[in-house]
Amino acid sequence: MRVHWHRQDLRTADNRGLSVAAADEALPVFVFDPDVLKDGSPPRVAFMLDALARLRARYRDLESDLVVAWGDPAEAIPELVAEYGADGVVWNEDYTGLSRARDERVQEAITDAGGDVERVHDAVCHEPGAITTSDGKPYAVFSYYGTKWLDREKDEPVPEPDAGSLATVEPADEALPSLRDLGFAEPAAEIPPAGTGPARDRLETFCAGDIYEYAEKRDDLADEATARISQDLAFGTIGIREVHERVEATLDGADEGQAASVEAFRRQLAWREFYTQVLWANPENVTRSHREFPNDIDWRNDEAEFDAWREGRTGFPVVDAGMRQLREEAYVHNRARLIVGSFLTKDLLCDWRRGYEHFRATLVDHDTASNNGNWQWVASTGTDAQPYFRVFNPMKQGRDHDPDAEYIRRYVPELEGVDAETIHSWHELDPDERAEVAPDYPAPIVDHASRREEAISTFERARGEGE
Ligand SMILES: Cc1cc2nc3c(=O)[nH]c(=O)nc-3n(C[C@H](O)[C@H](O)[C@H](O)COP(=O)(O)OP(=O)(O)OC[C@H]3O[C@@H](n4cnc5c(N)ncnc54)[C@H](O)[C@@H]3O)c2cc1C
Repeated sequence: MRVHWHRQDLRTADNRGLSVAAADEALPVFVFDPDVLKDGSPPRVAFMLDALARLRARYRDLESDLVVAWGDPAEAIPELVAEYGADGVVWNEDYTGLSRARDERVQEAITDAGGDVERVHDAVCHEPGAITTSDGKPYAVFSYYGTKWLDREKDEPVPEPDAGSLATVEPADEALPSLRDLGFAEPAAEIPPAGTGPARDRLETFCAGDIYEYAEKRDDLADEATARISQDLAFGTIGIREVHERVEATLDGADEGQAASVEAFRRQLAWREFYTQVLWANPENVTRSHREFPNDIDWRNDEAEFDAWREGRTGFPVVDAGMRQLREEAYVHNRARLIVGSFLTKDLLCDWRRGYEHFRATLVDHDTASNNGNWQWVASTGTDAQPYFRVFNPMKQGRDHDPDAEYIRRYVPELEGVDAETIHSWHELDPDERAEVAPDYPAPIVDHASRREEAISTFERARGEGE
């Protein structure tokens, strides 16, 4: 018998580590680790508890159980190995620096106690280090990585183990903990249902329609035309091989335009894996700007401005809509993430780490590599980042991606009933006009044109230009 230690792979189907353990009879285990929980947040812990409940129910259907332990896994896992007389432990790799350091400790504790450890690649189609430059280095630029990722053959999903290959365990009497037991408040946002069933439903809905128009609609803020599976991939409630196989199947009978859309979607899956390998190769990026400038970036970090951004009251309608979507749904449309990220790091010159931390604390789909990679992209500090002199114009972004202001009105009720043209010209109205059309909505807190100039000159100073 071998323990399968579930971490960010809360599913039974298409789970490579679990399949490996099941070849010798798998004992499924989850550990509530205080060190991981201290970095948790209500939306993510709520989603995780729901996923664990469904995972446990699935194991019980299969006449086994999800065994739950508490504490430092370097102690808890060897104890379970001894208690159940297991030969060893299998787990799926996590790629962040902190996880890797923890895993080394756990592995040492298990092998010291005489057990064996097998670590398996599962969370991505192509593990970090598998797609490299011709001299074997990890890619720092997406375009070549993306082309290779798209071209390379993908493994098929692995089947769910059958009941006979899982350890027979009497269902535990103890219920899973509640959010409150773990010290978390109820999330303010509505959290989507977790587990493989809901993840498959979301994927299925997307693959039955929107995927064929993904290329045209993915940047349209009002259209909810994207897959909405980021939390499922972050917690591993669905396997990436299963997702990819389903996506490829949509090519059957697709016309040229539809096939191009499917390819555009596959490219986004490649971005996820690109950022996974960027962080794996540069674990210090989690707190450090990837790009080294000769001088520090002179961030403004104004508290009042940061609060206005966080609370969605900057007076830039599309920025406020994005930040309020985050508050209501623990999720933000990708285009809005780019807009609010650029606004924070360029217009407000707030350190990208503050944005990253706020997203980490509020998103249900927080994934260290994607959150970090994307923040460093918008802040022009990342590997393959937006050039520092290209500063998003939030008014133009609103006009281009929400022309009817439908998305804005959905999340900013103070602007309900205000026509799109007025909303997109909000920065140009005089105070009397603003007071008349939407008295409760604030005036813009900054002048975009001058803040844009300031951001560019701040980055030029950091780059040592004009000294
Ligand atoms: C500042 C910022 C922070 C972000 N933080 C996160 C995060 O913490 N977790 C996260 O999963 N995504 C993050 N993203 C990427 C992206 O916004 C979300 O993955 C996407 O909005 C999720 O919605 P979806 O599942 O409908 O995406 P779809 O458009 O349907 O894409 C499908 C999947 O592809 C992957 N993907 C899509 N875009 C990206 C991207 N730019 N980078 C990496 N992977 C991508 C995701 O796994 C996504 O679920 C961030 C983007 C920005 C600009």
